[in-house]
Amino acid sequence: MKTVVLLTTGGTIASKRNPKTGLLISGALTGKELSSMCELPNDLTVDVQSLFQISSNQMTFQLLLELKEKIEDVFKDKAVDGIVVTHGTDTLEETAYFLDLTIADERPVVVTGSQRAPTEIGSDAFLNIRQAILAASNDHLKGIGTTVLFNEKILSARYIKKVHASNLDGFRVNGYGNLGTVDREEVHLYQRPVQRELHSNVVELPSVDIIPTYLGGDGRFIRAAVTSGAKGIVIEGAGRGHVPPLAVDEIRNAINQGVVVLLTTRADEGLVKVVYEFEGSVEHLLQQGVLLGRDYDSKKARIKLATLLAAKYNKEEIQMLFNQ
Ligand SMILES: NC(=O)C[C@H](N)C(=O)O
Repeated sequence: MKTVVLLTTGGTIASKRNPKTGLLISGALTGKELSSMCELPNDLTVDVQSLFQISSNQMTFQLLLELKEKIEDVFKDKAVDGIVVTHGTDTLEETAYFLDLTIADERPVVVTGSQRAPTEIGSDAFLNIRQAILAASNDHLKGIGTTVLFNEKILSARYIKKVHASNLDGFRVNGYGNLGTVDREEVHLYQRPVQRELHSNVVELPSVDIIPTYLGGDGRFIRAAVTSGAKGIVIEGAGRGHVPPLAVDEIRNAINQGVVVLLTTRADEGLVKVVYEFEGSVEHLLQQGVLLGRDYDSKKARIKLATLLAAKYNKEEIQMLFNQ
């Protein structure tokens, strides 16, 4: 019989309503309480372990590292076939991507959550848990890194994004990353990523900020990030990656102070690329020493930049790893 470990970390999937206020308390349920409400597959062993009981807006770099260490610890047991992590949906995409970048074991890690609480009408909690367990026990998912199971879909952690604040179909992957489905009890994997990116020597994550750009903006927040100790900054430019001219001096200043500045686009799809020449263009920013973040969503770029800085890559290597 296969064995899956269900690690619970909180979120709406583990929430309870406060009878006094009528509001949901994310993470109020322990793993045991949550799993006792679910109809778990009975042809495999599910070992339930509560790790955190938080709402996912409380997730931190420190907790990410604790979760990674816990998963590594669980995988020391060769009898375990896969792991499901339940997580609040608000920051699920960042946690899943961090695990994808850092968990070396070939066995499946599947992250899931729910948009509706277990006690709400039409909750997606039970189906998502059940299907995540089925996916995590499936040998076809070996070696493809951490994936996300949501609304019957197996999605790539690199591309997944929460696109709806409440709808059951709350997660999408742009263009790529739809790896498979779970149709009731049947797991179908129809694509495998061509390459896996792995950085296992990550023990501490440095502070990295995301700073969006917008019409008429300037560099005040970039300066604030530098003075408050950021080691990396993801600048979310417009279109191909353009920033307001008034931000350029602060970007140069950040780079001169040793901060790694990486450029992404606030557009949902497409690449950051040198196409134009003007003040604040990608060409101009390259001259200041920025790195280009390809088509990475800014939140994913931040997780990856923090991971690469933690693994002590230099700027050239970081650029190469973002180009892949
Ligand atoms: N649907 C959810 O899980 C949202 C919740 N606020 C969380 O991220 O913890």
